[in-house]
Amino acid sequence: MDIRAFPSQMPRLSFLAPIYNTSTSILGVSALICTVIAYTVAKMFGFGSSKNDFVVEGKTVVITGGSDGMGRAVALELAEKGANVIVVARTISKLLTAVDEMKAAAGNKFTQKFHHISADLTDPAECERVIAEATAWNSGAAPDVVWCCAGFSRPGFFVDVPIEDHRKQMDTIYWTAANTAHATLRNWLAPVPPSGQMKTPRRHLIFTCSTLAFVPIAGYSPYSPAKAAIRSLSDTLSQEIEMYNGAFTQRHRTDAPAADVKIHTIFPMGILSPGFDNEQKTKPELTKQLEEADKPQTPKDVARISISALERGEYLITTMFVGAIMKGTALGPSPRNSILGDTLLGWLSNVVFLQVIPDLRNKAFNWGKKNGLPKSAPAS
Ligand SMILES: NC(=O)C1=CN([C@@H]2O[C@H](COP(=O)(O)OP(=O)(O)OC[C@H]3O[C@@H](n4cnc5c(N)ncnc54)[C@H](OP(=O)(O)O)[C@@H]3O)[C@@H](O)[C@H]2O)C=CC1
Ligand SMILES: CCCCCCCCCCCCCCCC(=O)[C@@H](N)CO
Repeated sequence: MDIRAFPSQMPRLSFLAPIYNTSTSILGVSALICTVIAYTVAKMFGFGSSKNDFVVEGKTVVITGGSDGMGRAVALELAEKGANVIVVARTISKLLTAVDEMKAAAGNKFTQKFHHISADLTDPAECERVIAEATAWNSGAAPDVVWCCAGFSRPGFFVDVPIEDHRKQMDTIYWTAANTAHATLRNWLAPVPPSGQMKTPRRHLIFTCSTLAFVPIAGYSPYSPAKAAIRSLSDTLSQEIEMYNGAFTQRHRTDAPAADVKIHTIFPMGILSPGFDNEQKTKPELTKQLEEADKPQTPKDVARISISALERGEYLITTMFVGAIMKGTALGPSPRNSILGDTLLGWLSNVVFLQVIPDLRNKAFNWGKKNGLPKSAPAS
């Protein structure tokens, strides 16, 4: 079509007026939003990927916090997929129930085996014992997958929570994960001479974080910093592990680890677990209001969505769209799952958060204006 004829045709194209009246920036943002939504949904349902990066059939998996909530749901899903599973937590009665449930869920009842180890993972020596016992139980072979799910949240306002309880949350959240990772990686990365190398499949170390590592919510100061520390540990390890994976490629010539290793971290939103019921009891009303956008998921859904993302080979994993937006605004220098998807997500999130950041602060301000100091406020 001759482009000069176009203006004269405009009246006849008047049905397009609403589109022409829309500014290019609105059109651009809409196109971006549509692309990101389509991309995220497609990825969530597994389109565009064929190879499974997380095969667990016949493998041995250690799950900390495997007796309840998300950890238990992960244990059951992996048992169904054919893994041998060791659940670790403190309370033996709950561990025994989880083992019984895994036996019932097992994909192949004759070949799979299940075990439990009771340990308080805030103690690094206990984590060393867990990995040693798991290896002995697995006929001397180190576990193939270690998934850290242990932990719970005790919300409260910073000044109301005694300082020793802040430290305890760091122990329960950060140190259970860091101790487990330390014991695991010391085992996995031990040098093996070329003569001792066998065909060992890739190993996976998985942390369970929270989208609160990305976005602050008032009332979570005992918890969010510990989760943010896990995210930082995960990012640092994902880089450091490349040195060992590089050395592994030379295993026929020189000492190297027995297998290459991949690090992953899951960032759930709320999970309808016993831990969640517990935290609701002490959670400030303001915190509940600020996290209204969160629609908690069942442990089973969180487990399934996380496992699918691991199968696609993702690194930082969110379990629903709002979680992905929260990640997008805070992605910073973390490794991407996909250059295009994560870049578009980052742009979209940063536009969305221009409004979210002042909104959260205004809600907190208006809460104080209306209700005054919280009843739990300490006397000076
Ligand atoms: N619930 C939620 O809304 C969210 C939770 N998360 C995170 O997901 C993970 C699972 O949470 P959730 O499903 O609520 O879990 P639950 O609180 O329901 O269960 C926690 C598990 O961790 C174990 N555990 C706790 N402390 C220790 C310890 N010191 N040593 C060993 N085991 C321990 C518990 O067993 P025992 O007490 O017998 O030791 C239990 O098996 C946690 O890391 C949590 O921070 C992330 C986002 C949201
Ligand atoms: C369109 C995008 C808008 C984004 C708005 C941001 C809203 C914040 C939602 C906070 C969600 C917190 C979930 C994690 C909970 C958790 O880890 C605890 N329950 C601990 O157990």
